[in-house]
Amino acid sequence: MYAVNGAEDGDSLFDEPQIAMRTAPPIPGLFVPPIRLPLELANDIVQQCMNLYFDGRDVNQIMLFGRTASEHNQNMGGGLPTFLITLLHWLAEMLRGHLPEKVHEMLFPPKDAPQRARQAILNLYHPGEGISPHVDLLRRFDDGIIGVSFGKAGPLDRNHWDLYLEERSVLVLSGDARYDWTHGIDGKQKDFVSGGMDGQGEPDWIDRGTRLSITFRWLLPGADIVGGPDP
Ligand SMILES: O=C(O)CCC(=O)C(=O)O
Ligand SMILES: [Fe+2]
Repeated sequence: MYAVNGAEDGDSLFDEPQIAMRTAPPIPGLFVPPIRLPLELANDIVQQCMNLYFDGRDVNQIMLFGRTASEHNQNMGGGLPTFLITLLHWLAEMLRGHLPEKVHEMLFPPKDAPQRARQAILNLYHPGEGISPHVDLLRRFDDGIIGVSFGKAGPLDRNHWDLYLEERSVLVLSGDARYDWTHGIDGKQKDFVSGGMDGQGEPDWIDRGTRLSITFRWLLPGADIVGGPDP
């Protein structure tokens, strides 16, 4: 996945492939905590998404909506399918301690917070597919975005940072990372990724597989009408 902050996004002088990092670049408000969805939970979510929305259909994006109050209520994300509510609860729990309290609270509001509309987008990418650099719609979505990667990942690259999105990893965009940087995924068949899980050692080429991502966003008031004009 990648992010560009105003600067020219030119090719390298020497035509060397950009190396995607395995750790988050120093962009304020971008968090890529060292947590991974448990394999069983991830497999279950992927299977349900494929069965319910993608298999046998020529579709690569699904939007779902839920009403969300607090992680402390049973109905967090009410209206979303159960497996996404389970995922939200897991995220609320696991992200605590990896995010500043304020950011965690923005994503998972306290008990007495007013209800809000939460959108989940499921994106399916086949090898070679990506998403052009963009800022998530300013008039539709509020601050605080969570992305979960299922399957081998494309790099997120920004000013130009390249971040390799590991399988079952979680990413949070807030503040500068949400508003001042674009992000995207190059449509490639394989990624050149810094070596080893710790990023030490020689970089390696890693083939893309099919990747599902699930992103959660807050809809701004009045933005729950899909198909309206974009900003
Ligand atoms: O698939 C992803 O991880 C990112 C998708 C994205 O940037 C978007 O839907 O706005
Ligand atoms: Fe996006």
